[in-house]
Amino acid sequence: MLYVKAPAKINLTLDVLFKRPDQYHEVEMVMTTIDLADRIELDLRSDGKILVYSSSGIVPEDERNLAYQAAMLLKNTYQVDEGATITIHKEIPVAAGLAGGSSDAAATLRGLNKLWNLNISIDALAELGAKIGSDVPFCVYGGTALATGRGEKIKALPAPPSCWVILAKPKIGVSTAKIYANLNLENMQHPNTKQMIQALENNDYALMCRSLGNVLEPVTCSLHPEVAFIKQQMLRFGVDAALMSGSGPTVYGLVKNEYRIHRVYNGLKGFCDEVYAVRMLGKRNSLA
Ligand SMILES: C[C@@](CO)(OP(=O)(O)O)[C@H](O)COP(=O)(O)OP(=O)(O)OC[C@H]1O[C@@H](n2ccc(N)nc2=O)[C@H](O)[C@@H]1O
Ligand SMILES: Nc1ncnc2c1ncn2[C@@H]1O[C@H](COP(=O)(O)OP(=O)(O)O)[C@@H](O)[C@H]1O
Repeated sequence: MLYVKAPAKINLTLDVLFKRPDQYHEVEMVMTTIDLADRIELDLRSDGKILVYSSSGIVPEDERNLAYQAAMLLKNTYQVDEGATITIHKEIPVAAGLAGGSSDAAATLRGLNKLWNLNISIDALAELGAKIGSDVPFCVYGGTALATGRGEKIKALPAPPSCWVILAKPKIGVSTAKIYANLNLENMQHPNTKQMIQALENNDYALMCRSLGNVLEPVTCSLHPEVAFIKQQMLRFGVDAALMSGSGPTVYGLVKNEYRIHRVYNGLKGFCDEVYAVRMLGKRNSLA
Protein backbone atom coordinates (compact mmCIF):
# COMPACT_ATOMS: atom_id res chain seq x y z
CA MET A 1 0.00 0.00 0.00
CA LEU A 2 1.19 3.50 -0.83
CA TYR A 3 -0.14 6.97 -0.07
CA VAL A 4 0.48 9.88 -2.45
CA LYS A 5 -0.34 13.54 -1.88
CA ALA A 6 -2.15 15.36 -4.70
CA PRO A 7 -2.04 19.11 -4.01
CA ALA A 8 -4.23 21.74 -5.66
CA LYS A 9 -2.74 24.52 -7.78
CA ILE A 10 -3.57 28.19 -8.08
CA ASN A 11 -2.82 30.42 -11.06
CA LEU A 12 -0.81 33.49 -10.06
CA THR A 13 -1.17 34.58 -13.69
CA LEU A 14 -3.15 33.20 -16.62
CA ASP A 15 -2.72 34.78 -20.04
CA VAL A 16 -4.07 33.61 -23.39
CA LEU A 17 -1.95 34.53 -26.42
CA PHE A 18 -4.05 33.17 -29.32
CA LYS A 19 -6.44 30.42 -30.38
CA ARG A 20 -4.68 27.48 -31.98
CA PRO A 21 -5.79 25.45 -35.00
CA ASP A 22 -6.64 22.55 -32.61
CA GLN A 23 -9.37 23.17 -29.99
CA TYR A 24 -6.89 24.70 -27.53
CA HIS A 25 -5.61 28.18 -26.64
CA GLU A 26 -1.94 29.05 -26.40
CA VAL A 27 -1.41 30.10 -22.79
CA GLU A 28 1.22 31.59 -20.51
CA MET A 29 0.56 30.84 -16.83
CA VAL A 30 2.46 31.05 -13.57
CA MET A 31 1.16 28.30 -11.31
CA THR A 32 2.01 27.18 -7.80
CA THR A 33 0.89 24.31 -5.55
CA ILE A 34 -0.88 24.94 -2.26
CA ASP A 35 -1.32 22.88 0.88
CA LEU A 36 -4.86 21.77 0.06
CA ALA A 37 -4.52 18.22 -1.15
CA ASP A 38 -6.34 15.01 -2.01
CA ARG A 39 -4.82 11.86 -0.56
CA ILE A 40 -4.51 8.91 -2.91
CA GLU A 41 -4.20 5.38 -1.58
CA LEU A 42 -2.75 2.84 -4.03
CA ASP A 43 -3.04 -0.91 -3.42
CA LEU A 44 -1.40 -3.50 -5.62
CA ARG A 45 -3.69 -5.95 -7.46
CA SER A 46 -2.41 -9.17 -8.95
CA ASP A 47 -5.46 -9.58 -11.22
CA GLY A 48 -4.35 -6.68 -13.43
CA LYS A 49 -7.54 -4.64 -12.86
CA ILE A 50 -7.69 -0.90 -12.23
CA LEU A 51 -10.44 0.06 -9.78
CA VAL A 52 -11.19 3.57 -8.53
CA TYR A 53 -13.09 4.64 -5.42
CA SER A 54 -13.65 8.20 -4.27
CA SER A 55 -14.83 9.66 -0.98
CA SER A 56 -16.56 12.44 -2.95
CA GLY A 57 -20.13 11.74 -4.02
CA ILE A 58 -19.77 13.60 -7.30
CA VAL A 59 -16.51 12.39 -8.85
CA PRO A 60 -16.99 9.50 -11.32
CA GLU A 61 -15.48 6.15 -10.26
CA ASP A 62 -15.29 4.73 -13.79
CA GLU A 63 -13.16 5.39 -16.88
CA ARG A 64 -14.10 9.10 -16.74
CA ASN A 65 -11.98 9.50 -13.61
CA LEU A 66 -8.65 11.13 -14.53
CA ALA A 67 -6.79 8.91 -12.03
CA TYR A 68 -8.22 5.84 -13.78
CA GLN A 69 -7.13 7.24 -17.16
CA ALA A 70 -3.63 7.87 -15.78
CA ALA A 71 -3.34 4.31 -14.45
CA MET A 72 -4.56 2.75 -17.70
CA LEU A 73 -2.24 4.91 -19.79
CA LEU A 74 0.76 3.94 -17.66
CA LYS A 75 -0.24 0.27 -17.64
CA ASN A 76 -0.72 0.09 -21.43
CA THR A 77 2.31 2.19 -22.36
CA TYR A 78 4.70 0.14 -20.22
CA GLN A 79 2.84 -3.20 -20.57
CA VAL A 80 2.39 -3.69 -16.84
CA ASP A 81 0.69 -6.97 -15.79
CA GLU A 82 -0.22 -5.82 -12.28
CA GLY A 83 -3.24 -3.69 -11.46
CA ALA A 84 -4.16 -1.30 -8.65
CA THR A 85 -7.02 -0.17 -6.47
CA ILE A 86 -7.02 3.63 -6.34
CA THR A 87 -8.86 5.24 -3.44
CA ILE A 88 -9.20 9.02 -3.63
CA HIS A 89 -9.78 10.85 -0.35
CA LYS A 90 -11.12 14.07 -1.83
CA GLU A 91 -10.32 17.38 -0.14
CA ILE A 92 -9.97 19.64 -3.21
CA PRO A 93 -13.30 21.09 -4.39
CA VAL A 94 -14.38 19.62 -7.75
CA ALA A 95 -14.62 21.67 -10.98
CA ALA A 96 -13.24 24.63 -9.08
CA GLY A 97 -10.22 25.86 -11.10
CA LEU A 98 -7.84 24.13 -8.66
CA ALA A 99 -6.84 21.17 -10.91
CA GLY A 100 -8.10 18.52 -8.47
CA GLY A 101 -8.66 15.90 -11.16
CA SER A 102 -5.35 16.70 -12.88
CA SER A 103 -3.51 16.45 -9.58
CA ASP A 104 -5.13 13.07 -8.82
CA ALA A 105 -3.97 11.86 -12.26
CA ALA A 106 -0.45 13.19 -11.67
CA ALA A 107 -0.22 11.64 -8.19
CA THR A 108 -1.44 8.33 -9.60
CA LEU A 109 1.35 8.43 -12.21
CA ARG A 110 3.98 9.21 -9.56
CA GLY A 111 2.62 6.62 -7.14
CA LEU A 112 2.16 3.75 -9.59
CA ASN A 113 5.67 4.41 -10.92
CA LYS A 114 6.82 3.38 -7.42
CA LEU A 115 4.23 0.68 -6.69
CA TRP A 116 4.90 -1.07 -10.01
CA ASN A 117 8.70 -0.49 -9.78
CA LEU A 118 8.84 1.13 -13.21
CA ASN A 119 11.64 3.66 -12.62
CA ILE A 120 10.28 6.06 -15.22
CA SER A 121 11.78 9.56 -15.16
CA ILE A 122 9.64 12.43 -13.91
CA ASP A 123 9.96 14.10 -17.37
CA ALA A 124 8.57 10.97 -19.06
CA LEU A 125 5.68 10.87 -16.56
CA ALA A 126 4.91 14.53 -17.31
CA GLU A 127 4.94 13.83 -21.06
CA LEU A 128 2.53 10.96 -20.54
CA GLY A 129 0.36 13.17 -18.30
CA ALA A 130 -0.11 15.68 -21.14
CA LYS A 131 -2.22 13.05 -22.92
CA ILE A 132 -4.73 13.19 -20.06
CA GLY A 133 -5.06 16.96 -19.65
CA SER A 134 -3.22 20.26 -20.09
CA ASP A 135 -2.70 20.78 -16.33
CA VAL A 136 -1.40 17.26 -15.60
CA PRO A 137 2.31 17.86 -16.47
CA PHE A 138 2.48 20.81 -14.04
CA CYS A 139 0.89 18.63 -11.35
CA VAL A 140 3.43 15.85 -11.99
CA TYR A 141 6.28 18.25 -11.08
CA GLY A 142 4.43 20.39 -8.52
CA GLY A 143 6.14 23.43 -7.04
CA THR A 144 6.02 26.68 -8.98
CA ALA A 145 6.36 26.97 -12.75
CA LEU A 146 5.73 28.88 -15.94
CA ALA A 147 3.42 26.77 -18.11
CA THR A 148 3.24 27.52 -21.84
CA GLY A 149 1.91 25.81 -24.99
CA ARG A 150 -1.57 24.58 -24.02
CA GLY A 151 -0.21 24.41 -20.45
CA GLU A 152 1.95 21.30 -20.84
CA LYS A 153 5.39 22.95 -21.32
CA ILE A 154 6.82 23.45 -17.85
CA LYS A 155 9.70 25.65 -16.71
CA ALA A 156 10.47 25.64 -12.98
CA LEU A 157 10.38 28.95 -11.07
CA PRO A 158 11.41 29.91 -7.53
CA ALA A 159 8.82 29.35 -4.79
CA PRO A 160 6.63 32.39 -3.97
CA PRO A 161 7.36 34.52 -0.89
CA SER A 162 5.81 32.79 2.12
CA CYS A 163 2.21 33.78 2.80
CA TRP A 164 -1.28 32.42 3.49
CA VAL A 165 -3.80 31.63 0.78
CA ILE A 166 -7.50 31.93 1.58
CA LEU A 167 -9.78 30.22 -0.91
CA ALA A 168 -13.52 30.57 -1.31
CA LYS A 169 -15.58 28.50 -3.72
CA PRO A 170 -19.13 29.54 -4.53
CA LYS A 171 -21.68 26.73 -4.94
CA ILE A 172 -21.30 26.41 -8.69
CA GLY A 173 -19.15 24.22 -10.93
CA VAL A 174 -17.54 25.75 -14.01
CA SER A 175 -16.79 24.08 -17.35
CA THR A 176 -13.27 25.02 -18.43
CA ALA A 177 -14.16 24.51 -22.12
CA LYS A 178 -17.12 26.90 -21.84
CA ILE A 179 -15.04 29.65 -20.22
CA TYR A 180 -12.31 29.43 -22.91
CA ALA A 181 -15.04 29.41 -25.59
CA ASN A 182 -16.52 32.66 -24.23
CA LEU A 183 -13.20 34.53 -24.15
CA ASN A 184 -13.06 37.60 -26.41
CA LEU A 185 -9.50 37.50 -27.77
CA GLU A 186 -9.71 41.08 -29.10
CA ASN A 187 -10.46 42.61 -25.74
CA MET A 188 -8.30 41.28 -22.91
CA GLN A 189 -6.40 42.82 -20.05
CA HIS A 190 -3.18 40.78 -20.20
CA PRO A 191 -1.32 40.10 -16.95
CA ASN A 192 2.36 41.04 -16.79
CA THR A 193 3.89 37.56 -16.68
CA LYS A 194 7.49 38.87 -16.79
CA GLN A 195 6.83 41.05 -13.77
CA MET A 196 5.36 38.08 -11.88
CA ILE A 197 8.48 36.03 -12.64
CA GLN A 198 10.63 38.94 -11.45
CA ALA A 199 8.59 39.06 -8.21
CA LEU A 200 9.30 35.35 -7.62
CA GLU A 201 12.98 35.72 -8.49
CA ASN A 202 13.35 38.64 -6.06
CA ASN A 203 11.11 37.12 -3.38
CA ASP A 204 9.10 40.36 -3.58
CA TYR A 205 5.68 39.83 -1.94
CA ALA A 206 4.30 43.29 -2.79
CA LEU A 207 5.25 42.91 -6.46
CA MET A 208 3.71 39.42 -6.54
CA CYS A 209 0.45 40.87 -5.20
CA ARG A 210 0.51 43.66 -7.82
CA SER A 211 1.22 41.19 -10.64
CA LEU A 212 -1.70 38.78 -10.14
CA GLY A 213 -3.86 38.58 -13.26
CA ASN A 214 -6.14 36.15 -15.10
CA VAL A 215 -7.78 36.84 -18.49
CA LEU A 216 -10.48 34.23 -17.75
CA GLU A 217 -11.67 36.06 -14.62
CA PRO A 218 -13.93 38.61 -16.41
CA VAL A 219 -15.46 35.80 -18.51
CA THR A 220 -16.40 33.67 -15.48
CA CYS A 221 -17.53 36.78 -13.54
CA SER A 222 -19.89 37.80 -16.33
CA LEU A 223 -21.43 34.30 -16.41
CA HIS A 224 -21.46 33.93 -12.61
CA PRO A 225 -21.64 37.32 -10.79
CA GLU A 226 -21.16 35.58 -7.41
CA VAL A 227 -17.47 35.18 -8.32
CA ALA A 228 -17.00 38.95 -8.59
CA PHE A 229 -18.93 39.38 -5.34
CA ILE A 230 -16.65 36.97 -3.45
CA LYS A 231 -13.55 38.73 -4.77
CA GLN A 232 -14.95 42.11 -3.72
CA GLN A 233 -15.75 40.80 -0.22
CA MET A 234 -12.32 39.23 0.15
CA LEU A 235 -10.69 42.56 -0.62
CA ARG A 236 -13.05 44.31 1.79
CA PHE A 237 -12.15 41.85 4.60
CA GLY A 238 -8.50 42.82 4.14
CA VAL A 239 -6.59 40.37 1.90
CA ASP A 240 -3.51 41.91 0.27
CA ALA A 241 -4.62 40.83 -3.23
CA ALA A 242 -7.23 38.51 -4.73
CA LEU A 243 -7.74 36.61 -7.98
CA MET A 244 -9.85 33.86 -9.49
CA SER A 245 -7.86 30.65 -10.05
CA GLY A 246 -7.90 28.99 -13.50
CA SER A 247 -11.32 29.02 -15.12
CA GLY A 248 -12.88 29.43 -11.65
CA PRO A 249 -15.10 29.71 -9.80
CA THR A 250 -12.70 29.57 -6.79
CA VAL A 251 -11.31 32.93 -5.74
CA TYR A 252 -8.20 33.15 -3.57
CA GLY A 253 -6.74 35.93 -1.50
CA LEU A 254 -3.14 36.34 -0.34
CA VAL A 255 -2.42 37.36 3.26
CA LYS A 256 1.02 37.96 4.72
CA ASN A 257 0.11 38.49 8.36
CA GLU A 258 -1.38 35.56 10.23
CA TYR A 259 -3.46 37.74 12.57
CA ARG A 260 -5.58 38.92 9.65
CA ILE A 261 -6.57 35.45 8.47
CA HIS A 262 -9.29 34.88 11.06
CA ARG A 263 -11.10 38.06 10.12
CA VAL A 264 -11.08 37.20 6.41
CA TYR A 265 -11.93 33.52 7.02
CA ASN A 266 -14.85 34.27 9.37
CA GLY A 267 -16.14 37.06 7.13
CA LEU A 268 -16.23 34.76 4.10
CA LYS A 269 -17.77 31.89 6.11
CA GLY A 270 -20.75 34.18 6.70
CA PHE A 271 -21.98 33.63 3.16
CA CYS A 272 -19.79 30.93 1.57
CA ASP A 273 -19.75 27.25 2.65
CA GLU A 274 -16.39 26.29 1.21
CA VAL A 275 -13.59 28.43 2.64
CA TYR A 276 -10.01 27.23 3.22
CA ALA A 277 -6.94 28.90 4.71
CA VAL A 278 -3.72 27.15 3.63
CA ARG A 279 -0.03 27.82 2.99
CA MET A 280 1.68 27.88 -0.37
CA LEU A 281 3.77 24.73 -0.99
CA GLY A 282 5.77 26.35 -3.77
CA LYS A 283 8.87 24.13 -3.86
CA ARG A 284 9.20 21.25 -6.30
CA ASN A 285 10.59 18.72 -3.82
CA SER A 286 7.54 19.18 -1.57
CA LEU A 287 5.95 16.18 -3.32
CA ALA A 288 8.83 13.84 -2.53
C1 LIG B 1 -7.92 26.85 -17.06
C2 LIG B 1 -6.83 25.97 -16.51
C3 LIG B 1 -5.68 26.86 -16.03
O1 LIG B 1 -4.75 26.16 -15.25
O2 LIG B 1 -7.20 25.19 -15.37
P1 LIG B 1 -8.58 24.78 -14.64
O3 LIG B 1 -9.47 25.94 -14.48
O4 LIG B 1 -9.21 23.69 -15.46
O5 LIG B 1 -8.12 24.27 -13.29
C4 LIG B 1 -6.25 25.04 -17.62
O6 LIG B 1 -5.86 25.78 -18.74
C5 LIG B 1 -7.21 23.96 -18.05
O7 LIG B 1 -6.51 22.75 -18.04
P2 LIG B 1 -7.29 21.33 -18.05
O8 LIG B 1 -8.46 21.38 -17.12
O9 LIG B 1 -6.27 20.27 -17.84
O10 LIG B 1 -7.84 21.33 -19.51
P3 LIG B 1 -8.00 20.17 -20.60
O11 LIG B 1 -8.70 19.01 -19.96
O12 LIG B 1 -6.73 19.94 -21.32
O13 LIG B 1 -9.00 20.88 -21.62
C6 LIG B 1 -10.37 21.11 -21.34
C7 LIG B 1 -10.91 22.07 -22.39
O14 LIG B 1 -10.46 23.42 -22.09
C8 LIG B 1 -10.11 24.14 -23.26
N1 LIG B 1 -8.69 24.51 -23.22
C9 LIG B 1 -7.85 23.95 -22.30
C10 LIG B 1 -6.51 24.32 -22.25
C11 LIG B 1 -6.06 25.28 -23.18
N2 LIG B 1 -4.78 25.68 -23.18
N3 LIG B 1 -6.91 25.82 -24.08
C12 LIG B 1 -8.23 25.46 -24.11
O15 LIG B 1 -9.00 25.97 -24.92
C13 LIG B 1 -10.44 23.21 -24.43
O16 LIG B 1 -11.74 23.49 -24.86
C14 LIG B 1 -10.39 21.82 -23.80
O17 LIG B 1 -11.20 20.90 -24.48
N1 LIG C 1 -10.16 12.43 -9.82
C1 LIG C 1 -10.99 13.42 -10.15
N2 LIG C 1 -11.19 14.44 -9.30
C2 LIG C 1 -12.01 15.46 -9.63
N3 LIG C 1 -12.69 15.55 -10.78
C3 LIG C 1 -12.53 14.57 -11.66
C4 LIG C 1 -11.67 13.48 -11.39
N4 LIG C 1 -11.69 12.68 -12.47
C5 LIG C 1 -12.52 13.25 -13.37
N5 LIG C 1 -13.05 14.38 -12.89
C6 LIG C 1 -13.98 15.28 -13.62
O1 LIG C 1 -13.21 16.40 -14.09
C7 LIG C 1 -13.98 17.59 -14.10
C8 LIG C 1 -13.09 18.79 -13.66
O2 LIG C 1 -12.75 18.60 -12.33
P1 LIG C 1 -11.49 19.27 -11.59
O3 LIG C 1 -10.24 18.70 -12.07
O4 LIG C 1 -11.78 19.15 -10.13
O5 LIG C 1 -11.65 20.81 -11.95
P2 LIG C 1 -10.80 21.91 -12.70
O6 LIG C 1 -10.52 21.40 -14.10
O7 LIG C 1 -11.68 23.11 -12.68
O8 LIG C 1 -9.55 22.17 -11.94
C9 LIG C 1 -15.19 17.33 -13.21
O9 LIG C 1 -16.33 17.47 -14.01
C10 LIG C 1 -15.03 15.90 -12.70
O10 LIG C 1 -16.23 15.15 -12.82
